[in-house]
Amino acid sequence: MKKGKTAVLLMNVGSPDEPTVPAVRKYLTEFLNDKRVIDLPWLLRKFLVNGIIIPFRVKNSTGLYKQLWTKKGSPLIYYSEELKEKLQAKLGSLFEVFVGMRYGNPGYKNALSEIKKKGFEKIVLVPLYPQHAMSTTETSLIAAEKEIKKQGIQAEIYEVGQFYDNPKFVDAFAEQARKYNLSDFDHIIFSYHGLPNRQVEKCHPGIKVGNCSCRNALPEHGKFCYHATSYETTRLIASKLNLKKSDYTVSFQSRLSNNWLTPFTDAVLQEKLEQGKKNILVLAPSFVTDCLETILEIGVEYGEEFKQKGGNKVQLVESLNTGDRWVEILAEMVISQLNS
Ligand SMILES: C=CC1=C(C)c2cc3[nH]c(cc4nc(cc5[nH]c(cc1n2)c(C)c5CCC(=O)O)C(CCC(=O)O)=C4C)c(C)c3C=C
Ligand SMILES: [Fe+2]
Ligand SMILES: [Fe+2]
Repeated sequence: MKKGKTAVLLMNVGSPDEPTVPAVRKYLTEFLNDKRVIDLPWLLRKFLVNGIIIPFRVKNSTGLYKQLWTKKGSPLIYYSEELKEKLQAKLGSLFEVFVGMRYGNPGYKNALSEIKKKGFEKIVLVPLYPQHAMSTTETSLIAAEKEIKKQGIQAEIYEVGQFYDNPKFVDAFAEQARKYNLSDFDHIIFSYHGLPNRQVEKCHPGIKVGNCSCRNALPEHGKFCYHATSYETTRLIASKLNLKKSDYTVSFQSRLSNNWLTPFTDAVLQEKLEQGKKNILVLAPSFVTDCLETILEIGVEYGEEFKQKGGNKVQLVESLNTGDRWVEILAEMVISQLNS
């Protein structure tokens, strides 16, 4: 046992091993068969995911990953590896930082085996999601807890939860936006990864997404409601940027069906274009690392469609990635969890 030494496990969604059909199929199979991602009864999930969604999606997703891929591989993975190195340097020799993706490689199970082999007194689990959801923080923590039990790892476990309201996180995102001259843009969109309405309604049973109060203020039920915390994150960042309500819109992207949170980002872009707003700045504060959903979906797909329809520019604000402020915030979150 390394006396006094703490393992820090950074967790995120993960990417396929390579942009090929078999690798993307393997990744999507692991991802979408997670009952906290597709929260349907077992048989229905297997039928829908393996019989319909993956066969219909795999070719298109592979094409997207081919476009995204760089010499260093998938941005989500190489940014995470670089973040690990920077956080290691910040935390120093009493810590060892690991990356463990929920799906694909480098996976959380291997990271935990490594942690077990080396022996640590404490493990801090850090899911890299600002807003809690069953498909984000919850699935990461539960999967890691199960694996720790399965491998018989004897260590004190600490968990970093959602951090959308951490003032330093809010500041860091606002700072990223300030790299642009906000007055050059006609409108700002805060685009969040979507969720099925069904999953949001589990946070406010009996109240449909269309009738809930999540958009207006953080409600009683709201602390762990992704719908509500997405709007709250927006209000916090918008306030830092001194934005008026009319300057910005919240929207949701990356839907798998029409029964996901609305308004959809592409529909909002279309609406803004119709209002004559041709220069749009997009922040994506549900992602702390740029990935397929930001670089390609917002930066390329939405941007090209917007231009084709007569708009000028959709400018994506770069995420926190491996920035020094983000490394400092992570280090602080880890230390404060250990001291809690
Ligand atoms: C805020 C974080 C995320 C939430 C919430 C989330 C929910 C969610 N996602 C899917 C399905 C897919 N997501 C895909 C990619 C992807 N998702 C996130 C983050 C969240 N997902 C990230 C960071 C990424 C990018 C990974 C990368 O390699 O860069 C994909 C794969 C790509 C594709 O085929 O479109 C799928 C599929 C569901 C079903 C869901 C909640 C129910
Ligand atoms: Fe996703
Ligand atoms: Fe809601």
